[in-house]
Amino acid sequence: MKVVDVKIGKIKIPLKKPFKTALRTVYFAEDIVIKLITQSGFIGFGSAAPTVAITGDSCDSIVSCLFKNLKPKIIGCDISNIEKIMTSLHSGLVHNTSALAAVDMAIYDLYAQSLNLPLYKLLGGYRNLIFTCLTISVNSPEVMVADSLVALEEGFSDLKLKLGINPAQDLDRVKAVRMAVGNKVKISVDANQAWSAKYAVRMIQKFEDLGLNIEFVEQPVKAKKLSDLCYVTENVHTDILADESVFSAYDAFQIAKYRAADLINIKLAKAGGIYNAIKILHVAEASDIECLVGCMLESQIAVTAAAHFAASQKSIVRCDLDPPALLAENPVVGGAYLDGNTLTLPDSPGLGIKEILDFELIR
Ligand SMILES: C[C@H](N)C(=O)N[C@H](CCC(=O)O)C(=O)O
Ligand SMILES: [Mg+2]
Repeated sequence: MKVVDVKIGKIKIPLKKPFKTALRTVYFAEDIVIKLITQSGFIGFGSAAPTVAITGDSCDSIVSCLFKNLKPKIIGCDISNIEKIMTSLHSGLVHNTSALAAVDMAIYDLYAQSLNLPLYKLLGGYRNLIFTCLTISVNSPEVMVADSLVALEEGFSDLKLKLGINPAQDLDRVKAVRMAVGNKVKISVDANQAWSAKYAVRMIQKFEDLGLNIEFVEQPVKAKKLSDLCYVTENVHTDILADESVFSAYDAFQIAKYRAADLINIKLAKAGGIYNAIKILHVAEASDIECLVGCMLESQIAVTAAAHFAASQKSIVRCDLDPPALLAENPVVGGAYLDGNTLTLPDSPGLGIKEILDFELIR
């Protein structure tokens, strides 16, 4: 199976509510979408989210990388040789992980289609569904309580509270949500790098002293400050999850070497796709570090690819793949299907994506 054409386009999807983290506020999801077309008419889908605050990748940089660096390497390549394609894609290119992820998932889509298998079966096949938490945007305690109660009505039992804007309010936010949802609901928090190391330790110790029962605290301190992450992990009982600190297998190795975190959040957009996500997972497994599979605020294409990867692996038992619950519309036909907190993968070959509506072609 050979790739003969690459189409690059854009989709823009409205949200149910603005998505607010300590790093950014977003009013719609915008994705760069690619379609890899083979000589026999198969289509492999991929998408990249411009999350400048995390990956450094903007729409313009993703499009430029796709046209100038990746498209020339994909045209004519033989899909059956994944190792050769990935070696070629990753050589002579650093960063640009979002564009790489889009191409990587489209190639895996075609590879699984060529073998007539759903992707999760090709990658390991452990299960065909996964459970996701729901992210609650950072707002006043009152708004976060209201959003959390809606989430429970929708069938979620695991909430990730975004914190870190006006950190002085963070304790009240967590206390208010815990009071409102009761003790059976799982709560984790994500400060998206907003706290200093000492502030993080004080805050997490308060969570512990008050019995707020927090599953884990995600990326409390700056991504690059590994010593700060170590300080927090060493000085609290609650598990610490590294997100923005881990893009690569090498980053995972550093976390393991210094025991800088208890858990790692693997995102295809940070790793550059499934090929590298598998390597991160293996480093983590060898180091007894559990992984969660997360995502950016992005379309059903990337979420479906991440869900195939997560479902295929026995060791991945936590997921944050909630965009289907955050987007007001879904222009992606097929792919993972969300019901309550459960994402189920289709049994059709590849990613199981049929079509993208409102695909605005970029030339
Ligand atoms: C969308 C997902 N639930 C999430 O919260 N991801 C964020 C980053 C998302 C973004 O800014 O697009 C995270 O885990 O930090
Ligand atoms: Mg995070």
